[in-house]
Amino acid sequence: MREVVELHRNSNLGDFLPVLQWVDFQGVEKRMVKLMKKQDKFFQHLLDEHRTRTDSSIDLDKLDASNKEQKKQTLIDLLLSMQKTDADFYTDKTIKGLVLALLVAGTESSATTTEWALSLLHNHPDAMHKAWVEINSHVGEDRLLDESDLPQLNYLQNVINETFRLFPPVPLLLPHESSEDCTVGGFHVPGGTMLLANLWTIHRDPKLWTDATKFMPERFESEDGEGYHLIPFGVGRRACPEAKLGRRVMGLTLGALIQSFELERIGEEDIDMMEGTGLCMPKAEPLEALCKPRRAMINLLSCL
Ligand code: HEM
Repeated sequence: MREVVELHRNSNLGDFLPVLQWVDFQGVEKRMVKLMKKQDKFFQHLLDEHRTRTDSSIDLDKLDASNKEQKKQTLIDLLLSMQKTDADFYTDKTIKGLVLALLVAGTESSATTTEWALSLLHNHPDAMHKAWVEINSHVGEDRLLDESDLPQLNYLQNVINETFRLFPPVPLLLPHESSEDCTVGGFHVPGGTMLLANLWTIHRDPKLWTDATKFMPERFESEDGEGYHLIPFGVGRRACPEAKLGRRVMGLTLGALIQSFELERIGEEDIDMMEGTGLCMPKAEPLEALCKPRRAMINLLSCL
């Protein structure tokens, strides 16, 4: 993932000046091909490992519920079992492609947003405290929060929404293309045009948001408020298919970190909130902070 992110950090000038593609001016294509081969080897190994582990003599469909639970099926297990009945469709190539898409789209987006959220909270200690008080009163200190707690943790959800608003991990969405002539916002768009939606600007538009650049999780408290304009996962047919998973991962990770650790800035200075370049909009400077287990959580954390 680090190499994938690294490769996306710089623009490929050949995308803008096609003449440069003849000579692969920056060597981007060569590096992509090399990385693709490395990834393919890794995913093939993963598939083969699952194949051996699953053991062809065990038909997953015939296992009863408790055995299935014990066997802990992964997505790859499931796709490999479908390969047995529809080998033409569920080829190794297709399965590797699916796993790659989920890894690339699903890990960096949530990890980056968690880092932005923590940075915002470090610069707003009152909000950090409010989120901890909420978790503490709903979950307590005898157990780690889990998925079933998330619907009760409204303030935590508001913090996550406000982070998505100010620092959407996919700020231009993915490139879309008009399949035929159409009109968007009063502009004529010929068929075949690449359309990039500037989500970052929409999320900071003063016409849509009060104090648009200010961190105010409270703005999401009222259901009929400004929240309507929040679209970190895109909209329509090609919107993120795993928005719910993304939100759950964010809630669990951020919530568990706030619940378990006292988090503080290293010095008096605010955390630098400059955006850098990369696959999902990263921080220009990675977050560095002090992190101390909360006294009441030490026993629980040491049992993990
Ligand atoms: C913080 C969490 C996440 C955010 C903010 C996010 C955001 C997005 C956005 C903005 C798009 C493009 C939508 C468009 O262009 O209209 C997208 C596409 C996609 N996302 Fe996510 N995503 C997140 C997590 C995930 C996770 C966890 C997965 C899967 C495990 C995932 C899988 C995908 C896939 C496969 C696409 C491409 C869909 C398509 O082209 O039809 N995302 N995501």
